[in-house]
Amino acid sequence: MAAEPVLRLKNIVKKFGAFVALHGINLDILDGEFLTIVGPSGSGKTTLIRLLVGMDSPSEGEIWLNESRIDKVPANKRPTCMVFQSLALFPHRTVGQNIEFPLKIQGVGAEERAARARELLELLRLPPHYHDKRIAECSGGEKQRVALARALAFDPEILFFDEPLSALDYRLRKTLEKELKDLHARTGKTFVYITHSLEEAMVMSDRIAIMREGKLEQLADADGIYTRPVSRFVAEFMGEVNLFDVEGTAQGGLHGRGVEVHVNGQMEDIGISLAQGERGTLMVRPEFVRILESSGTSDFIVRGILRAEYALGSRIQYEVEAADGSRLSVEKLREDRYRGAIGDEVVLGWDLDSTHLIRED
Ligand SMILES: Nc1ncnc2c1ncn2[C@@H]1O[C@H](COP(=O)(O)OP(=O)(O)OP(=O)(O)O)[C@@H](O)[C@H]1O
Repeated sequence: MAAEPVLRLKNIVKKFGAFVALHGINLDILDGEFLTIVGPSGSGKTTLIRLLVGMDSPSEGEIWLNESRIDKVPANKRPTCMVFQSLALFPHRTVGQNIEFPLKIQGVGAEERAARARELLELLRLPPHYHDKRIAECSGGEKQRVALARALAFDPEILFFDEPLSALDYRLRKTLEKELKDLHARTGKTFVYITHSLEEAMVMSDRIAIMREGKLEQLADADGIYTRPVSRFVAEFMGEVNLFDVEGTAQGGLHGRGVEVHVNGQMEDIGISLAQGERGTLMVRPEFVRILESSGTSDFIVRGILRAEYALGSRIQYEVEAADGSRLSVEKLREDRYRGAIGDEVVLGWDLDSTHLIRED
């Protein structure tokens, strides 16, 4: 059965004086999902999440939590909880005291608080003796886990995260991304997470909402956003990509400068066709592009010169200059690396089913 919406945003507008930071956001957040809101700096992520947790109120529109309208309800009266980048833990108190704090203010007795703290330590995979360790003696990753345990102690209906991992080093961030995803699965709670990082979003989320200039540009699962972006903006935001301006031909095919199209007919079946004269953008991700023998064939072909090679660890990225001067990016696994040299004339090819057509107004 499809999950029900738990939080509904209806036409949310936020203005700061004459400046419109959010332009009518409509969004249903589903019960139990891990939803990540991503977007470049200034796109409105923080503004949006502040409205969701009650730190600010919208200029127009409504926010509904289940059957109650909450956009005028202050943060401390909402059954939701925010986990910030800046943790806000009490550094001179113990881990246990920090986790139990929300329970204490709710008037929960000492014994029950201690039992709950033990459960939460276990849930966050922290050893039981950490209960008596002072926050100041914990590592960055441990503090992050304590902050999560404390947020869960509130037993909130929804947990909001504002870039909680951005201050941590790369390896710890990678570990905590997986832990958060796992924690989400084990608690079954609704997680709403904001980040700049596309990678973080891809690893953890059930759905990703992409923000651009105060609007919601696309909402889909990671695969949908990556392989079927609705705009050049989303395509480029979600990593390396090759884009070509194309136009529909009279024969029902496509024409674009520098790209040879060797398919017709079937393009319509998978939505890659334009009316005569209609313009679009053809997209292919670098990992789907092959470097062909000069006689090789493919649905789409671009000829160019290999200009650069970059080692990315398990993969190698190649930069190819096409005849019209544009640059293409190709990625290969290390074991499939191209054996030629910089300066080689190369033929690039890819198939119809790795191609996506972006139609923008
Ligand atoms: N209190 C405020 N007064 C005036 N303008 C504001 C205020 N808060 C945010 N803005 C503006 O609203 C826009 C969105 O800001 P917001 O902080 O939501 O972006 P963001 O996507 O969270 O960016 P970042 O990733 O850098 O945190 C920006 O142009 C910002 O300058």
